[in-house]
Amino acid sequence: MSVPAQVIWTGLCQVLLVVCAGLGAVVAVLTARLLVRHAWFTHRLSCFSTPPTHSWLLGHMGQIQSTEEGLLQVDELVETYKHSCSWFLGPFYHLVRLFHPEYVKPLLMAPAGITVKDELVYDHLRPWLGQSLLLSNGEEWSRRRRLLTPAFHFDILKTYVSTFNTSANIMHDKWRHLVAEGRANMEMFDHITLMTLDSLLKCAFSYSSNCQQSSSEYVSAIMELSDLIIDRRFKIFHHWDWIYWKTPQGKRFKQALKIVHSFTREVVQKRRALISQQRETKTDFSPQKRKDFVDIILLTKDEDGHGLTDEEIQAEANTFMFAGHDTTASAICWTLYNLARHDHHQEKCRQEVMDLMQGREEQDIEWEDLSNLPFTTMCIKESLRLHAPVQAVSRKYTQDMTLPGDHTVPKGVICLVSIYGTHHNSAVWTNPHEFDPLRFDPTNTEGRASHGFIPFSSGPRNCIGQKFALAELRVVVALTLLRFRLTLGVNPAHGAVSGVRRLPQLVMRAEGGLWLQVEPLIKNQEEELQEE
Ligand code: HEM
Repeated sequence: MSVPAQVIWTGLCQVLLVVCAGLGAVVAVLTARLLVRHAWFTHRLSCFSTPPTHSWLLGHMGQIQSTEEGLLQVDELVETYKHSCSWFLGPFYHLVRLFHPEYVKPLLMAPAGITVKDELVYDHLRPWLGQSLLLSNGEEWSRRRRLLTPAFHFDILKTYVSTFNTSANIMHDKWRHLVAEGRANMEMFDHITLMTLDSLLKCAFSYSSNCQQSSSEYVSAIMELSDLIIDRRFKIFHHWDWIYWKTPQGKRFKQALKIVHSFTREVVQKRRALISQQRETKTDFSPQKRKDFVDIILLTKDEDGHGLTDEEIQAEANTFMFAGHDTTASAICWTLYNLARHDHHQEKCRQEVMDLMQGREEQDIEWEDLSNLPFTTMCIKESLRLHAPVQAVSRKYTQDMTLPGDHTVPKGVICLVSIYGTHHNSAVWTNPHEFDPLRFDPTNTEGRASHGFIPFSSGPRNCIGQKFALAELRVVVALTLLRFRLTLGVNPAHGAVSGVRRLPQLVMRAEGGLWLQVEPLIKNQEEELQEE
C-alpha cells in the first residue's frame, strides 16, 4: 500500500523543523558563549585604555591597515597612550597592543614555558613551516632551540662570510651591467631579495641556485608563498582553511608548497643517505666541503642521544629560508635607502670601509673585519630602529601577566608587541622619526631602556639568526658603499623623486618599490681591460 504524498510531505517538514530548531539552538548557545567571553575579556582589560571603536561589538575590526597610514596610526597610538592600549576585533579576538620598553620587557622575557605563539598571526604559516622553531611552544620548542643553537655558533658563521661576499659580488656585477645599459635607477628589493635568497640557499643547503642570474622554480615558489601569506592575513574569510583551500589563492599556495617541500625533502634525504653511507664505509666523500646548516642539524643530538627526524629537519630548513631572506633583505634595502638620503653619513661609512681595505689585493670583507666597521654598524642599527624589518611580534600566555602600573594581561589574550611603536616612542628616543646613527655611539647608549631597541625581539624567543643577519648586513653594506655611490632614485610610477610610502607587510617594504640611483665608483675590470 503506497503512503500518500501529503503524509510524506508533512513528515519531511517536521524533520526539517527539528533540524532547524537544533541548529538554531547550537548557534544561540555559541553566540551566547562568544558574547559572555567578549564581556569577560572587556571587563578584564578595562585596566587598559581603549581607543574609540566603530561599535561595541565589532570594535576595531578593519582599523588595522597594512599601509603608510597604518604606521601613522601606530604613531598616534604611541603619542596618545604612551605604553599600551587594548583593542578588539569583533567578539573573536582580544588584544593588548604594547609599545613601551617597560611594558614589553616582562612579556618578552617571560619563560618560554608560559609563552604561546598565537593563532591570529602565526597559524597561516603552519602549512609551510610545520611545527618548527618559529611556531612550536613549550618543551618541544626548548628541545629544538637547544638542538639548533650550535648551527649559529661563531665558528660556523665565520665560514659563511665568503658566501656573503660572493653573493654580493654577483649582484654588483649585475648592477654594473645595468648601469652600462643606462638603467642606473634600480628597485632595491628585487635585487637584494634575490641576493639574500642566493646566499641563504648556499649556507643552508650548499645549493647554488644561480637565482640572481636566471629564474629558479624554488625561489619563485618561496616568493609566491610570502606574497600569499600576506594576502590571506587581510582577507578574514580566508582565515578558515575549508574556505581558503578552495580559493584560487589557496590552490596557488598548495602548488608553491609542493615545490618548496619536495626541494627540502630531497636535499635532506640525499644528505642523510650520504652520511649513512659514509658511516658504513668509514669514508668522507667530501672532506673539503664546508658544513652547511643541514649538515649540522643532521648530526646534532640532544643529551639522550636523539637527533631530529628528517621531517623536523625539513621544517627547520623551510623556517630558516622563510625567516632569513625577506627580513635581511628588508634591513639591507632600508640601510642603503637611509644612507642615500644622508650623503654625509654615506661618505663617512665609505671612508671607513676604504681605510679598512687599503693596501689589500682582494676586495673581500673578512670575518675579522666585521668588528672594525663601527660607524657602518651604527648606521645599520639606526636603520633597524627606524625601519625595523619586523614591525611586531605577538604572544599569548598561559597565566595572567603583571605589567607596570597595576596592568594585568589576562591569560589567553593576544599581546601585540609593537617593535615599530617601541622604536618610535618619544619616551625613549628623542626625535624618533629622524635618522641619527650617533644614537648608537657607545658613549650615547648609557642609561637607555634595555628594551627600547628590539629589532630581533628579545628574551628566550629572540631571533636565532641575528648574528647571521648582522654579519651579512655588514658585508653587503660595506661592499656596496665601496663600489657604488647611492642617491634617491625615481619610482617610474611617479616619474619623479618623491617621498617613499612604507608598506608594512610580513617585513617592512615600500609601496611601488624602493628606488635608488646607483653610480659605480671604480671602473670594473672588463672596462679596464677594454681600455688597455
Ligand atoms: C635583519 C634580519 C632579521 C630580523 C629583523 C629578524 C627578526 C626576528 C624576530 C623579530 C623574531 C621573533 C619572531 C617572533 O617572536 O614571532 C625572529 C625569530 C626568528 N628568526 Fe629572525 N630575523 C632576522 C634574520 C633571521 C635569519 C637570517 C634567520 C635564519 C637564518 C632567522 C631565523 C629566525 C628563527 C628560526 C626565529 C624563531 C626563533 C624562536 O622562536 O626560537 N632570522 N626573527
